[in-house]
Amino acid sequence: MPTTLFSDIEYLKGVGKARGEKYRKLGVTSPYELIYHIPRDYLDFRTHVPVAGAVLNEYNVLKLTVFRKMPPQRIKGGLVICKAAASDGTDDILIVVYNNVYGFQALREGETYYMYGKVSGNFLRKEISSPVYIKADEQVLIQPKYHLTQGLSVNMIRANMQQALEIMRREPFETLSPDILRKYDLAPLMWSLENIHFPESELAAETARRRLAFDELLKLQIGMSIMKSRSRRSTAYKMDPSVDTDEFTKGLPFELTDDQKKAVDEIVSDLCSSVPMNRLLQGDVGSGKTAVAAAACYFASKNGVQSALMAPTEILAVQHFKTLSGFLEPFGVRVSLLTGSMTAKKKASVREGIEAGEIDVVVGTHAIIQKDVEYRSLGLVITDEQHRFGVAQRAALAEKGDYPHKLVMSATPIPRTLALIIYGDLDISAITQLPKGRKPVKTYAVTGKLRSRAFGFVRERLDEGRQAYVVCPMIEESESELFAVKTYAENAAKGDLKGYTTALLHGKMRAAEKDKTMQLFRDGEIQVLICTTVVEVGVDVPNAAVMVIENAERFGLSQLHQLRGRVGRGGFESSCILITDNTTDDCVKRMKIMSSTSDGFKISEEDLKMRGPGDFFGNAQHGLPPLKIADIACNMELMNRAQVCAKELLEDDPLLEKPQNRALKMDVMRLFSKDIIG
Ligand SMILES: Nc1ncnc2c1ncn2[C@@H]1O[C@H](COP(=O)(O)OP(=O)(O)OP(=O)(O)O)[C@@H](O)[C@H]1O
Repeated sequence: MPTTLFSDIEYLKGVGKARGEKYRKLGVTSPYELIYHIPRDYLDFRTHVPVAGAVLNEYNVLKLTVFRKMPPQRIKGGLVICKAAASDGTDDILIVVYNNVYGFQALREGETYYMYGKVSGNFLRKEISSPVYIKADEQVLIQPKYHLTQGLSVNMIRANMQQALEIMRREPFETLSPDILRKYDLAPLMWSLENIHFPESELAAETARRRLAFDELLKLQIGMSIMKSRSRRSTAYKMDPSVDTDEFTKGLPFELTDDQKKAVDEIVSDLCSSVPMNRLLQGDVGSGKTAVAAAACYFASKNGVQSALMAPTEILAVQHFKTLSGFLEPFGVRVSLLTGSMTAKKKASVREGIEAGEIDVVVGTHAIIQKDVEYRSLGLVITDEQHRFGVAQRAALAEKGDYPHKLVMSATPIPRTLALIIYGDLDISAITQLPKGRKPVKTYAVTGKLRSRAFGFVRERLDEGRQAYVVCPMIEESESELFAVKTYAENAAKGDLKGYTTALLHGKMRAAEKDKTMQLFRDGEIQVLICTTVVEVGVDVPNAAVMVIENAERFGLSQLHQLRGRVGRGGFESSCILITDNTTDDCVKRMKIMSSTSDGFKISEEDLKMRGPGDFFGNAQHGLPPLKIADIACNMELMNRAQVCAKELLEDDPLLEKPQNRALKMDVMRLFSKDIIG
């Protein structure tokens, strides 16, 4: 049987079992996937330097003539080393190739090559190890760089790539119509795949990448839209629009902002439709998402339907429970907490209440989606910080109701374009205004030298009756870091914060202990909470008006913004002091951004620019296929075009059933799991 694009990669000539395993490590299981193993960058052999001028211990491009090849040497551990002497007239150099006799054999004495590799040695004796090379008379002097794994070299990949492309050339396919190619100024698919791997020129490589990035974004958009329309085909509990939320909103201790009102209206209108709601409630830190969620729960309960709110941590679940019961119980809405750390007896009694329909709103961690929790009439599911949950958890929760309406709250301000990708299957309600009377948190970045002055400032605020957080990074949650945080807290209690009540809060504490500490802080019994990032998301203590962040360089911009959002939640003038001794450009820039703006969206855009979308997009938690080619931070324009194109395509052919869209549909299905789209 001839090898096809979707045969096992092992069947490509010269691959076999062992190399096949190596390919699998790279996520490549078929010739098709090999073709989509896109170069991460290119090597430009035109940038060669003389051997005499090579930078030692760095990668260099050299133009070398091989003048003597030595026989391969076998050393212990089965390793084979091949060596050859070469020169470019400015100096001699030894070429050393490990475990690649085949690649070495291709080198010819007397022949000149461009070679790229790490140069080491000293001015007397230099060597270049396992270089990538091409003949000096090659027409094209740019070559792809691939993600590699041990035992799989660029040259091997290139040889196998030629074969894979050859298979594709037999039956080349194109996923986009000539009209679309023309309209969006895109190169044909086959040409792009050839030129991304074997570019005719720099421009060709760029043109190819643009086409493939467009494809990837387009497929993502299409997959997402199809998922969205599929979820809309199911039916959810249709609530009664005549139920009024005014009584509830008027009973709140504050007036909702216009954005909050708008969000409540949008949610209520979704709930009154039999199409399941799929909405993201996005708002900057402290913008009042919980009140909006409470209004939704109120509306559901007055319709006789249960709601479940799932938080990522116990601390947050407890807090949401307190807030929601404070808001809702005066109206006869029954709210219960269900978390893993509750006693078995308590859990059982809450579960019974849920089953009997005696509980209207359940707040908890993932315990509320465990198999043994049976809802009587679950109609609304709210998740806080969706991207902290695994997809499986979200799916399990959704299965609890027939087709519950879903609301996702996110406090991570994500630039709109990115939100559309990560949450592309959701409608978005955004709260951009902060409640009236909020003052922006004044942020200062200082070095450790000013620590005692900073604490002088903290003491002044404490003396005025305010409370404070001191955040110490604990990235690894390791014993040694824990020790450091504990020691820090002890020293502070004896030193800078002597005479004030302080307490330590970290992720390794038992849930009950954490809860107790948080409660004491909320009640004002503790003046300073020395904590790790357990307070990062959602903690709401309006009297806390100052925060000190130690080793601020260890946090990303968005995380700093989240942390800082724990203060400035009441009407008090609030401050955040970032302490760092790090003077790298990157850190200085981050500190400057933090001190100059309090706009979460701006900050997350900067974050995206500085760190790339990896953090938002790189992990699989949100359950979307990873982007391999398109770089969203730089490809915003392309992203917008892909969005428009996806919309046009689906308007014309909602499920991509027309013959001209078949190849595209197959491609989308390959990117997403078949059951989502199929
Ligand atoms: N319209 C409003 N006017 C005044 N205060 C409000 C208003 N809405 C909410 N608040 C108060 O603002 C604080 C922050 O609200 P909430 O905890 O809901 O914010 P959030 O959006 O969930 O923030 P985070 O993402 O940081 O958790 C709370 O103390 C809440 O009572």
